[in-house]
Amino acid sequence: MEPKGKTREEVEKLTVIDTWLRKHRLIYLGATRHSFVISIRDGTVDFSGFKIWLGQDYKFVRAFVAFVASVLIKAWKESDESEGDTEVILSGVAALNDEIAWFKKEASGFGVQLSDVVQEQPNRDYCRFLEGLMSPEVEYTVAITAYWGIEAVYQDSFAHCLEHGSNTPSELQEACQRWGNDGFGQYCNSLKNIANRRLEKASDEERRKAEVTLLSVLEHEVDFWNMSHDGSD
Ligand SMILES: Cc1ncc(CO)c(N)n1
Repeated sequence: MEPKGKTREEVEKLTVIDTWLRKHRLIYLGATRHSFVISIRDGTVDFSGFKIWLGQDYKFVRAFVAFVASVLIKAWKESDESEGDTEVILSGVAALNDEIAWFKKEASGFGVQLSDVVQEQPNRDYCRFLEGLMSPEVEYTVAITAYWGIEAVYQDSFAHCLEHGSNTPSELQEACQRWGNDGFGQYCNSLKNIANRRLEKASDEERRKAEVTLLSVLEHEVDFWNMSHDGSD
């Protein structure tokens, strides 16, 4: 029974991020249920689109490593409870080391020459955006929220391709497992908990900045998927 005079939100004590996910649900779904992701899930994906994604994402991840390292520095500089945070972020850096090796192996399997990949404009724009977030002026709360958002989009998208009833081609199963596995889901959840802890005690101004940054992440993710699948078929 819900106590009188309380809204559902007050009873359920929604976290800041969950409130945003409700408020911006369609934008979030635009990034996590993009037509490219749906085409992987239903098995109609064009392999040439997948190869484009592979080459572009390899380039993206190289910039993303620098971004995650910058988040680690921000966590370390905070004198609050962020000691546990640095370990969580460090394990993310370690995972990216494996990820880069995986991209190289996967690219060679698909015949993609990574040294020939030219970064497309939406990818450049996304990396430029990450570079802005690496600035020491950007608060830890804002940066960790962005980090969670970037990982969560991939986790949610690729987990969708592994769900019961999906028809993902066997050649793409490994890619989907990489981000769609439960362990990575738990990792995203620890990032979400850190971000929520910081957001709960942040100023309105800082919280507003984090929300706007998360919306930019979602927009960049849609533009990124669009490079491989513009939805025209
Ligand atoms: C574009 C993009 N977003 C998120 C991730 C998550 O790691 C990635 N590898 N690439």
